Formats: sequence, structure tokens, C-alpha cells
Amino acid sequence: MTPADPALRCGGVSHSYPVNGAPVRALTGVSLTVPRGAVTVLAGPSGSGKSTLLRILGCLDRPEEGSVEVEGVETTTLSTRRRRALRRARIGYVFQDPADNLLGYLTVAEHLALGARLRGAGGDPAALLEALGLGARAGHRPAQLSGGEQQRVALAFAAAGDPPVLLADEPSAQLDRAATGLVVGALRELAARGHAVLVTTHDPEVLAVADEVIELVDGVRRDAA
Ligand SMILES: Nc1ncnc2c1ncn2[C@@H]1O[C@H](COP(=O)(O)OP(=O)(O)OP(=O)(O)O)[C@@H](O)[C@H]1O
Repeated sequence: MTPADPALRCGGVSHSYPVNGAPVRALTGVSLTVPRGAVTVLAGPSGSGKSTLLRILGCLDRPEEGSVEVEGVETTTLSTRRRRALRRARIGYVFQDPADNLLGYLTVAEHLALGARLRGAGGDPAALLEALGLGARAGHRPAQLSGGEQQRVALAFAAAGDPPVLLADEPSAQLDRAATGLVVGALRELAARGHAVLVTTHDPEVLAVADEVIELVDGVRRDAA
């Protein structure tokens, strides 16, 4: 693998969920690459399969069909244990629901220290907190923060330790304009430092800073691939 190779690549990914004994098709034959040093946006209407695809690319779920490579490593054939180890070391993930991202008993600073430890220390967590407008919150626990502040801490936690791949599911969903501006700035800054950044969004402010937009409709890639 060379530095020019994409950080993430998937090919022919299809997936369905069983609902009342019958499969509900969420993705059909999706192929894409996510380059380093850029912000790539996964767009599309509600229910189009964005979260499903992000979870599969983030090695949280295994697709029914297709390949998923992280930094040149095919992940769909790895054991659950090895996939989890690869995810922890190489991928930062921000879940859509703030409650899924943070541990109630850790302060903001402790989250960042944990993120750095999981990946081998790197980056500058204090600078990232400042950039996200959270410089004064390092000693606070999630319950002492608003939903929007928790979502920004989740982004800092996911980026702590500089994982090469950063995935975020609707990172501005809970945020007002000012906070969205901070998150958008942080996503661009992470891309400028060489991270591969992939976010799902409906938000025009996030779409505006995308280097590339990949559009899903009914689980199928709609843009010119
Ligand atoms: N756990 C699940 N069980 C059953 N069906 C599911 C599950 N998760 C998603 N689906 C279905 O899969 C399809 C894709 O859902 P997904 O959440 O990936 O879309 P999305 O584009 O992220 O939507 P949104 O923008 O509303 O978050 C939808 O038809 C949805 O109902």
C-alpha cells in the first residue's frame, strides 16, 4: 500500500436486515473509495442506507455481500476480535446519538487520554478541544454538558490519538449554526492533517465543505461513481 492508496475502499456491498422474518434491503452493490486528506460526504434521503454503510465501513457490522478494505486490509474475512482491534487502532467513529459516544464516568480530558491510549498517543488533544470551543470543559463529565457539547466531545474523542480514518454519522444533527461552524472547521482541519474523513449528513453547511459527495438513494449509489 502507498500513501496515495485510499484509506477505505468497498466493492459491491449489499446488506439487508431481517424484519418479521423477511429481509429489508438497505444497500445494493455499493462501491466507493475514501481518500486521505479530504472530507468525503455521504448524502441521501432518510432511509437511503447512509448509517448502514458507515457502520459497515467502520467495521462495526459485516456486510452480507461485498468487500471492505481499511488501509489495504480486507476486513470482511477477519475474525471479530481482529476486526475490533483494527477498528480501535485505525478508525475513529462518531455515532449519531450522543449517548452512544461517551462514558458517563469519564471527564472530557479522560476521554481524550483514553482515545490516545487506544491508538498510541499522537496529535494535540488540547488544541482540538480549543478548536471545538471546549477548552474550558476538560474537567467536565458528559452529564454536565449540553447535547451539542457532548457531540463535539465525541468528535474530539474519535480523533484523539490521530486515527487515520475518521467516520461521523450526522455530526451536526444536534448543533446550532455556531457549533456546526466549529465542527465543520475541525473536520477540515483533520483532513488537512491527512486524515480520511467521511461523514453522513443532510446539512447544507457540512455539504458545502465536502471535497466529494457520494449520494445514496434507496441503498444504491446515485452519483457518477
Ligand atoms: N436495525 C435495523 N433493523 C431493521 N431495519 C433497519 C435497521 N437499521 C436500518 N434499517 C433499514 O435500513 C434502511 C436504511 O437505513 P439507514 O439507517 O442506513 O438509512 P439512513 O440513510 O442512515 O437514514 P437516516 O438519514 O434517517 O439516518 C431503512 O429502510 C431502514 O428502515
